[in-house]
Amino acid sequence: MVTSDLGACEWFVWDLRRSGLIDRGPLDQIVGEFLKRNPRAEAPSLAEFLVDQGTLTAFQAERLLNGKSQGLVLGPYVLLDAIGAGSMGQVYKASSKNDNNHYAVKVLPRRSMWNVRLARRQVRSFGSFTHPAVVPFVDVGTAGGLHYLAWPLVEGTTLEAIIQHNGKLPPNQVALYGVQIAQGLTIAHQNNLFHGLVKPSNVMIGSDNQARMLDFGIGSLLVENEGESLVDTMSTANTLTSGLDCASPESIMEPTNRTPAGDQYSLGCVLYYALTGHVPFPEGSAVEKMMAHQTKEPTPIRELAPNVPPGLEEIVQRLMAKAPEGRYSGCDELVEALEPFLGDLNQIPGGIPGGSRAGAAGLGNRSSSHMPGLPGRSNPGSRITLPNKPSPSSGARPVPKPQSGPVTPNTPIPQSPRSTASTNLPGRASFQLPTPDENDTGAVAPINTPPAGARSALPKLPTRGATSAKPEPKPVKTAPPPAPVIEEEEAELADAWAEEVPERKNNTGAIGLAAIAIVLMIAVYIGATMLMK
Ligand SMILES: Nc1ncnc2c1ncn2[C@@H]1O[C@H](COP(=O)(O)OP(=O)(O)OP(=O)(O)O)[C@@H](O)[C@H]1O
Repeated sequence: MVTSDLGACEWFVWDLRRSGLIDRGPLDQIVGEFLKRNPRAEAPSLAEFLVDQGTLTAFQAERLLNGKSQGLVLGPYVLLDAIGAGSMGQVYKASSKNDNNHYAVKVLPRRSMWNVRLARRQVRSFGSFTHPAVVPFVDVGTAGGLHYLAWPLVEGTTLEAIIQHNGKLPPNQVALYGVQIAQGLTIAHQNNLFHGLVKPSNVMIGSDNQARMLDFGIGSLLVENEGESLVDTMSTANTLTSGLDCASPESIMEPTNRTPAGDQYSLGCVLYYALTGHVPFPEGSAVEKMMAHQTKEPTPIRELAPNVPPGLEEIVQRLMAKAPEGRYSGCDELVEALEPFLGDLNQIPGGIPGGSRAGAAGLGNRSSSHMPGLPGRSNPGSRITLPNKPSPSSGARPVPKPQSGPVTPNTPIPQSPRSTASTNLPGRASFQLPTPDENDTGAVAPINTPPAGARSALPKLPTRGATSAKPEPKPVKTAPPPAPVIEEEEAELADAWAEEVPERKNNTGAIGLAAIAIVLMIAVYIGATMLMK
């Protein structure tokens, strides 16, 4: 198709070609047919048509209509929608060209290829085991000047959202999630992996009532030495702040001190939150919370939730011991301690994985249960499918012990795309990875997340004949020579970064100083408290 045939849609079709979302042949065919029927159509009408017939998602169309054609394809991942923004960057629902499965892709600033190699080592560690509660870190790569991290996309609602919506949960339901998470942590710890950021927003509860830990793998990236870490200082500072409500005392004093024992403390805070509806130290500033984790005891659980059995409260207290030695010897011991509080599995609200009569806590399949009163986020086609468990007996069964070492997967996990990530771009053979740049501290999120309401439907599109959809007029081009386009893409992306991140870059030093000041204040506070005693 020649440029002159494109009429008022020319700029949009050019951007679409440059985005890498659709191969040129099929794109030209679809656009050609549309324009034959609607020769005077404007870009918004074409975009609407492409969304209606499933060629583009509403998210992609909106970005393209806003002149943002870059960053929609990262390595093998085609970004479909924005899921949300966290302390490190934006998270997108993406489809992989390698296996057509859906992934949650977190986009980070660029630092260096060397560091990506370190992170790839992390990814390999997740290949040696599977557990339903561990959403594995399956890929890391660099494309178009950006780093991305990938996990299988899981459906559900975060524990944080559930409790914000419904309030505290019944003790047996909390015990169920505790057992599931502790089982997942046991296997991860046995494989020399810790989570490092266990908190209610990182626990996703599926419609099968299975708890799944998100963001596994990031904690260990945060403990890499500064200068070697994939994660920039600003993101690290943001991540520490956002995890403060469940941060272990030792990780607050020394942010690189993240260990399996720290995961126990954080899990204790998560269970406290689920049982009472409050984080252990809800009051005060960030500094006061840091001090509280070091020196204070939270309000006793049974003051806030009298129905919690004393034994369950003692478990949470032990998990939240200030000194790591005061906690459990391992999460397997914790599983044993929690099991008696499951009670009758048939009575657990929302049911248990595997169904109320056949399943065992933490394993199995239950597709019909729903979190009561919760909207739940559904990602059709993206679930980690749980196999049906045999149902030999009725009633409750003991919770199965986690397996150590490589296990036979009881949860088929989408095939990791890691072997071909970043290099295998169908139809874009000349794409080059950016050159490593050790000095680039970068910042997050090159892509603007549309407001929540904008995700499910196209933004209000100007009517046919209107000319205001494109922010800036594009110069007329004659033909898209491939190599210069890629250079242009890189330059455009770099410009976008420069526009979006200067404030964050300038803040990095201030954040570092603030962190040092906070640690000094805590030390002075503890010293003064001890002197007074
Ligand atoms: N594997 C996944 N499957 C489905 N949704 C996910 C997955 N990983 C993250 N999300 C969702 O993406 C959104 C952003 O996640 P992210 O981890 O960046 O932020 P957060 O946990 O809310 O904050 P923080 O960065 O401070 O941990 C959240 O709503 C989270 O539930």
